[in-house]
Amino acid sequence: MTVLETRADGDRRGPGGAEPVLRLRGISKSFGAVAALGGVDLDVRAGEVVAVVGDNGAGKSTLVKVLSGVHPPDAGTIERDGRQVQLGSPADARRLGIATVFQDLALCENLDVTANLFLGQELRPWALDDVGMEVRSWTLLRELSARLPTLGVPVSSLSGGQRQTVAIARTLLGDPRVIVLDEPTAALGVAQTAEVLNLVERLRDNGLAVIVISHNMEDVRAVADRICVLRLGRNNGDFAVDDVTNEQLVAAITGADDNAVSRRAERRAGAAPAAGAEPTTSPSTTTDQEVTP
Ligand SMILES: Nc1ncnc2c1ncn2[C@@H]1O[C@H](COP(=O)(O)OP(=O)(O)OP(=O)(O)O)[C@@H](O)[C@H]1O
Repeated sequence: MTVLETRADGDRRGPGGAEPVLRLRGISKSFGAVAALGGVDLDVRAGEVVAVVGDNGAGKSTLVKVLSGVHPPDAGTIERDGRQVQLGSPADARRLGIATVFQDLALCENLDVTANLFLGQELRPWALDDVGMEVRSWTLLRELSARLPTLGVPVSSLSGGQRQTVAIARTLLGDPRVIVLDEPTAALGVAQTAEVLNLVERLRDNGLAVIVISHNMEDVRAVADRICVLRLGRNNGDFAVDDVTNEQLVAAITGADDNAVSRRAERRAGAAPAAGAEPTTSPSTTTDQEVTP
């Protein structure tokens, strides 16, 4: 198993040799007595998909809100292309090229695809440039190999996968370097999930740094290059996707080596029950919910 966090301190390059586009170190965020994030580290590089996984309450949504500038962190540093930056507001995140697609997608149901793509950022040479916006819409969707029947229908008539496509395409108008997708396949069927996972691959192929928050291990395995596990607001493992088993992931997520997934794997392998997953070498592994006084 490759545990990526064992890199020597000060080595700013990942296994692929590239500098992270986005580098978080020691990010903490508390709500009153609850430490939602307690010193989280995260790197993502151009052309890389990093999945952030964790159980309920692990801190995933809080991390998304830190990345999108909704919740400024209490402590820690954020670097964009090696330069320390502040994410004090959503406008800061946009300016720094960090785009987030939240779970609710924030689409206007009654407006058509083009109107949703350009809402608030309409092209206006003199008056509204409808043709220009439609051409740009098709170009964007073609870049994503997205399959939409037409641009003239209200988004309420689109499938879940197509709606996710529109929400992602809209963020690309701002020419971001990093895209954060919060549970992009939640509540989607099999075909629509495949459509969205294809879309994530297109984003990676186009050189974006992609962070995907997900509960779904199958989706994560299908699309991610690395998996960052959060547990109780702390890093609990950073794995190359090809080198980690489901049992190891479940152990990192739950903190328990002895779980149904590892027991089943042991039964299948005909092995006697033993320690399931290798311990991760995360410096900030934790066992209890941290509560600040
Ligand atoms: N605005 C808030 N006020 C108070 N506590 C909060 C707030 N947001 C999150 N928390 C707490 O912070 C911790 C982490 O929550 P968070 O929503 O980030 O986890 P999560 O991994 O996204 O969970 P889920 O998968 O259930 O959405 C939880 O204990 C949660 O109750």
